[in-house]
Order: sequence, then structure tokens, then C-alpha cells
Amino acid sequence: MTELPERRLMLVHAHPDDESINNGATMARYTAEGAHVTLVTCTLGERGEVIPPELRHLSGPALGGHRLGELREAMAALGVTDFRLLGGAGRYSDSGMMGLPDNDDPGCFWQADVDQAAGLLAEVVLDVRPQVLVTYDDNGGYGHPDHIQAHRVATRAVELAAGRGWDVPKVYWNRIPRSVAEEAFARLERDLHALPFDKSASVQDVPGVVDDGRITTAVDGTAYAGAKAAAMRAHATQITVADQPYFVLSNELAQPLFTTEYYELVRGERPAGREDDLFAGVATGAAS
Ligand SMILES: CC(=O)N[C@H]1[C@@H](O[C@@H]2[C@H](O)[C@H](O)[C@@H](O)[C@H](O)[C@H]2O)O[C@H](CO)[C@@H](O)[C@@H]1O
Ligand SMILES: [Zn+2]
Repeated sequence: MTELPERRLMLVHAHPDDESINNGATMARYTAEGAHVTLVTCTLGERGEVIPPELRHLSGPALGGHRLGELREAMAALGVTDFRLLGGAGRYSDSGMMGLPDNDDPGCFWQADVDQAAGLLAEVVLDVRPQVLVTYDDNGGYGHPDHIQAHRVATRAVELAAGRGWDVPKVYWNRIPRSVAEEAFARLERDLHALPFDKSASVQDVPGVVDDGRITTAVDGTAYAGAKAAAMRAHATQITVADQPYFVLSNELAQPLFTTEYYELVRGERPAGREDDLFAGVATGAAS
């Protein structure tokens, strides 16, 4: 077995694109600093909408394979080489937005047996032995069934791995401090006229916004802003990125592109003040 670097970060996401939107700068920074970054994506996003008219023919079952290609391109932009589909490509399909009949598809992630899926993820945890794992909060950030399920499966996988030889020292949820979101949207209102977008989202539309007091960690990824934007652009069916740090999803509502990425520590000793490093306070060391 090859020896892994001393610092190992694992991220668990629902669809191809979530990793770049939420953690692109973090992934690029830690990869550049020599940490091992492992991404596990739970579905291929087969039920996504397609933004560019010239790609609209990809809507439907073929979209999953195309989005896997987008994911590969995004990982190349971030320098991440270890990215995996939970249970293998196509094991769990995209469940669609909450409340749609798609949620009842027996093969979709929302219908997955959580313990079974967590067992598959625990195998990856035991393989990588991360000191840090990042996922969504219990509402999946914004209530999408695949995001909620990713939270549940990741949380259960950490429990299973702890009983099988690897206790993940730190688990974080993706967050954005309310004051930062409000300031960014105020700036967006001033900049909107110069953007290729007509409408702006609002703070309430952004996943994971919480009061500043819940934020434990801010990772400054400013130096990796270009890599994050390139990774988001790689997901061209889902995201349109402006020349300035703003983007839209298929709902065409502009929102800020953050290059300082924020987290809430939910497993591990909560720091007295705000951390600037996900690995703060953990013993690191090679794993083999
Ligand atoms: C960022 C994210 O989680 N995207 C999901 C989401 O896509 C949204 C959905 O199509 C919604 O109807 C649109 O208004 C919104 O703009 C989209 O971002 O859900 C998709 C279907 O489950 C999923 O494929 C996509 O990755
Ligand atoms: Zn998603």
C-alpha cells in the first residue's frame, strides 16, 4: 500500500459541482500545500438542468456521464487526483429537488439504505484515514434530498469507521457567516449592472448561512481564486461564472463566489477562537 501524506482531508458531496462551489479554494490550497485531498461524490447529478443551449441535448440519462467528465476537469483545475463516486459510478442516482416524484426512484440516493451507503463510505475512510472530514449540515445546506442524505451517510460512516479502527479527529460542516454573506450581497447589488446576469439571489437562497458565532474556521483561499473559478467553470452544464467573483446556477440568480471558505467544527474540540486551518490541533502523520 502506498504511504499517504501526513495531512489527509476528505470531503463528501452530493453532486458534481458542489465540491467546487463549497470548497474549491480549500481543496486547491491544501493540495498545493502537499496534503492528500479525497473527494467522495454520492451521485452523478443525472437530474440536473442544463444551462448552455448548445448542451441542452445532454439533459436526461446521458447527463450523468457528461457531469463525470466535468468533475474530472474540475479536479484537474484544483490539482485533486483522488476523487471517487460512492459505491462506484451510477450506484446511487440523483434524487431531484425535494418533493418531486423523482425522490421515489428506488435507485436514487434519497432511497438508499443509509447504513449500507455509510458502510461503503466507511471503507474509503479506513483506506484514507483522514484527520479532517467535511460535509453538509443536517439540512444539507438547503434541503436538497441528496445533500441531506450525504450528511446522514457521512455522519454514520464516521461512526462506523471509529468502530473499525479509524476515529476521524475533526468533522466540519460547510458554512457561510451571515455578516460575510450580507456584505457580499450588498456588493453584488452595486456590481449587478456590470455583470452578465439580470437578477440577484438573496442571502436566504445561499446554503449554510449561519450567525457568525457558529463559525469556527475560515480558510483563506484567496491565492486559489483562479483555480476555484476554473473548477466551477468546468461544471458548465450547472454553473456560469462571471469575470468578477459572481456566478449563477440554472435559476439565473447571481450569487457571490467566495474564496475564503468557512466551516463549523462539529466533531473534535471546539477552538477558543477562530481557526484558519482545518488541521489545527490534530496530530498528523503518514498513514500506510
Ligand atoms: C448546487 C446543487 O446542488 N445543484 C443540484 C440541484 O440543481 C438545482 C435544481 O436544478 C433547481 O431546480 C434549479 O433551480 C437550481 O438552479 C439548480 O442548481 O438539483 C439538481 C437535481 O437534483 C442536481 O443535479 C444539481 O446538482
Ligand atoms: Zn448538489
